Amino acid sequence: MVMQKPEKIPIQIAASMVQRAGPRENIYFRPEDVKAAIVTCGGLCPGLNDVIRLIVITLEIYGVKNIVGIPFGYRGFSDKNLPEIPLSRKVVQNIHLSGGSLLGVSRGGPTVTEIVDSMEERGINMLFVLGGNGTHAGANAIHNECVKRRMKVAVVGVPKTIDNDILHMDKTFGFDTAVEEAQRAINSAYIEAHSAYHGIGVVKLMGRSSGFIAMQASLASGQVDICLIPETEYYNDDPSRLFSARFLRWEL
Ligand SMILES: Nc1ncnc2c1ncn2[C@@H]1O[C@H](COP(=O)(O)OP(=O)(O)O)[C@@H](O)[C@H]1O
Ligand SMILES: O=P(O)(O)OC[C@H]1O[C@](O)(COP(=O)(O)O)[C@@H](O)[C@@H]1O
Repeated sequence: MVMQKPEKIPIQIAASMVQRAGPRENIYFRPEDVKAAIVTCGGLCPGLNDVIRLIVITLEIYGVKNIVGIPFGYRGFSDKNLPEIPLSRKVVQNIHLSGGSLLGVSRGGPTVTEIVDSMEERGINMLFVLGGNGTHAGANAIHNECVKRRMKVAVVGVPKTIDNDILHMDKTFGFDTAVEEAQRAINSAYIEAHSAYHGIGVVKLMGRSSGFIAMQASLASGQVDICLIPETEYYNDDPSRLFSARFLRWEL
C-alpha cells in the first residue's frame, strides 16, 4: 500500500488516499540506471527472507541488475567491516525456506547524515527499508535528507510488525506464523490444565498494545475460555466478572 499523505486525517478520508501497491503503467526510473539496496532493521519477524526474495525477483523482472543488501541494518551503511551483499535471483532463490534475515538485523547505527553520505558514495537511488516504527522514522529522515540534497532517490518502507496493527494493511507479514505458533503454546497449556485437578492454563502472547494475535490464535484453537486483549480494559472494568465467567462455565 502507498500512503500519499502522512497527516492525521479521519479514517474514511485517509482510506480514499491510499492506493493499492502493484504494477504501474509508467515507471520513473530507467532500470539500467538503478542501484537498489535492501536493509532489514530492528528485530526479527517471520517472512523477512520472503520479502527480500520477492523484492529482488521483482526488481529483476523490471530489468534492474544492480541490487545489493546492506548487512545488519542501518549499521551496514557505516561499518567498513560490513561490505554490501550483491543480490540476484540466484542468491535469493531458496532463502524463504530459512528463518531470520539473509542480511542480518541490528538496532542503533549511524546518523541519518552518515547514511545518506554512504548512499551517495555507493550510488544507491532506490532503498527498500524493512522494519518497524524506529526504522520507518529513520526512513522518513533519510527521505527528507535526500530531498534536501536534491538527490533523486526512492525510499520504500515495508512495515514489519508481527502484531498486524497497521491501519489500511490487509495483513502484515509474519502475523500468520505468529498465530500458528501461538496455537502450539495454547494447545500445550490446554493439555496441562485439562489433565490437572481444577487446572487453569494461562498463556501470554505477543502484542502488548494489540490483541490480534491473541484473538485469532484463541479463536482458531477452539480451546480458550477467556481471551484478554489490551484493547479492552478488563481489570479496570470489574475483576469479578472475569473470574465468575470462568467459574460459571466450569461449575467449579
Ligand atoms: N527517530 C529515528 N530517526 C532515525 N533513525 C531511527 C529513529 N528511531 C530509530 N531509528 C533507527 O532505526 C533502527 C531500528 O529502530 P528500532 O526502534 O530499534 O526498531 P524498529 O524499527 O523495529 O522499531 C535503528 O537502527 C535506529 O537507529
Ligand atoms: O520484549 P518486550 O519489550 O516485552 O516487547 C514485546 C512486544 O514487542 C512487540 O513485538 C512489538 O510491540 P510494539 O509495536 O508496541 O513495539 C509486541 O508484539 C510484543 O508484545
